[in-house]
Amino acid sequence: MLRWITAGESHGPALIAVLEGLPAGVPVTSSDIATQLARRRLGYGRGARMKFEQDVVDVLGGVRHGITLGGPIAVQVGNTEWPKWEQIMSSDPVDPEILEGLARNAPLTRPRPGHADLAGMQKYGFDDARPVLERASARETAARVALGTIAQHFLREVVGAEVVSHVVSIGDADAVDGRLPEPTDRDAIDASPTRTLEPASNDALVAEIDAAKADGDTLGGVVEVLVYGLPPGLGSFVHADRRLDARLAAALMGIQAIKGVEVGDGFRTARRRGSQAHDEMDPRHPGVTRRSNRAGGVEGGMTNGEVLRVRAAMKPISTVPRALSTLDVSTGDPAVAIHQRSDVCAVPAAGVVAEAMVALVVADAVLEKFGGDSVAETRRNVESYLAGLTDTLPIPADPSAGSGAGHTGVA
Ligand SMILES: Cc1cc2nc3c(=O)[nH]c(=O)nc-3n(C[C@H](O)[C@H](O)[C@H](O)COP(=O)(O)O)c2cc1C
Ligand SMILES: C=C(O[C@@H]1CC(C(=O)O)=C[C@@H](OP(=O)(O)O)[C@H]1O)C(=O)O
Repeated sequence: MLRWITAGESHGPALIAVLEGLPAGVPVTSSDIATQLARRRLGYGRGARMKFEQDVVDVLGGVRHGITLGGPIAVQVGNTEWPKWEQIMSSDPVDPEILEGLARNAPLTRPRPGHADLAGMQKYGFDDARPVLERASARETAARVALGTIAQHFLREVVGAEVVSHVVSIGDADAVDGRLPEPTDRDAIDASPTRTLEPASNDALVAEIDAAKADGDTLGGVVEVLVYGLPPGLGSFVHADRRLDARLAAALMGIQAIKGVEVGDGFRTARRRGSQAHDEMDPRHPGVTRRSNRAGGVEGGMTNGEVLRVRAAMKPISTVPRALSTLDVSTGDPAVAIHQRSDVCAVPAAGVVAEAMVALVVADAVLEKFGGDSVAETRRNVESYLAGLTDTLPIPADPSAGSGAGHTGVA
C-alpha cells in the first residue's frame, strides 16, 4: 500500500511531503522534482506570487544517490519568501508588540466566498481567517507534485506507463477538440501558456483569460489526464473502495477548487444510447482491440488495458478582484471580501497537480496488484502476469480474424 501525507502552510518556511510504501530501486533526483514543481508554477493567468516566490527542493530521506531505498521518502519544498513571514508564521510564540507593528498580521475578518475562510473559522474557533487560509491554500499542491514525480518515475520503471495532461477548457472557451495528446506531446503542451496541444486553442483561451482579467474577474476550467501503457486489472470490482474510478475521483476531488470529475466520456456518456456508449471489442493476435475508448480505460472499477482518461473541473478562483459581498465577523456588518492579489486562472497548473494525483493513485493500484519490495521484483511480477494473460485471451486459431492494431484514442 502506498501512503502519502503533506504538512505545511502557504507562507510557512516549507512544505513537507512523505511517501511511504514505494519499493527500492526507483531512480529519482531532487532536480527531477524541481523540474515538475517548475511546471506547476507556469500557466497564463497566474498571479504575481508565482513570479517572485521560488520552490527549494530537498529530499530529506528515503533516497540515496538518486535511487529510492524502500523506506519512507521525505521531501521538503522550501519557500524563498519565508523571511517576510518569519514572525507572522513563526511556530514559536512571538512578542505581541512586534506582531502588532506588522501590517501583514492584521486579522483577516472579511471571509472570502468560495474559500474555506468562514466555515474554517467557525469549525476551528478562530476570529481571523489567516490560520485557515494558510493551510487551505493551494500552495500545498507543490508537495503533492513532488510526490507525484516519484510516483511517475515508479510507473515508468515497472510498467512503462506515461502520464500526460492538458487543458480542455477555460471559462466558456473550449480547446480545439482534436486528437488526444500522447507522451511525445508533453513538451509542446508545456510550451503552450495555457497547456493546450493545438496553438489555435491557446489563442482562444488566452483571450478568455484576458477578458476576465479586464473585468476584474476570475476563471476556472477543465483539465484532462491520460495514462498510457497500463495493464488491465488495476483496481477491482469486488468492493466500492477498491474501484479505481472511485479512488481517482477522490484523489482529484481532493485538489483545491476541483468540483467535478469525469472518467472517460463521463457525463457525455450519460446522454448516449448504450449502442453508442460502450467500447466494442474485436479479437487481436494476440489479445483484444477496442473500436473506441469512451470508458476512459476503466470498466468495472479496473483498468481494461486502454488509455486511462479522466477529467477534473475547477471552479473559478475564489479571490475575485471585483470584490464579492461578505460580512465583517468582528462587527457583523456587511463588507466586501479581502483581496490583495490572486491568480486570475490556475487551470494550467491544476493539470500538473491532477497528473500527480493520478500517478499516486495508479502507483498505489500497481503495488496492490503486483507488490514487490524492489523495482526488479515488481517488474518480474508484472511480466509474469502479462505472460499469463494469454490464458484468458487465447490467440485466435485464425490470426487474420484480429484487427491487429491496438486502440489508443476516442471514437
Ligand atoms: C494550482 C491552484 C492555484 C490556486 N490559486 C488560487 C489563488 O491564487 N487565489 C484563490 O483565491 N484561489 C486559488 N486557488 C483555489 C483555492 O485554493 C480554492 O478555491 C479554495 O481552497 C477553496 O476551494 P474548495 O472549495 O475546493 O476547498 C488555487 C487552486 C489551485 C489548484
Ligand atoms: C502559492 C501558491 O498558490 C497560491 C494559492 C492560493 C489559494 O488561495 O489557494 C492563493 C495565492 O496565494 P496568495 O493568496 O498568497 O497570493 C496563490 O499564489 C502556489 O501555488 O504555490
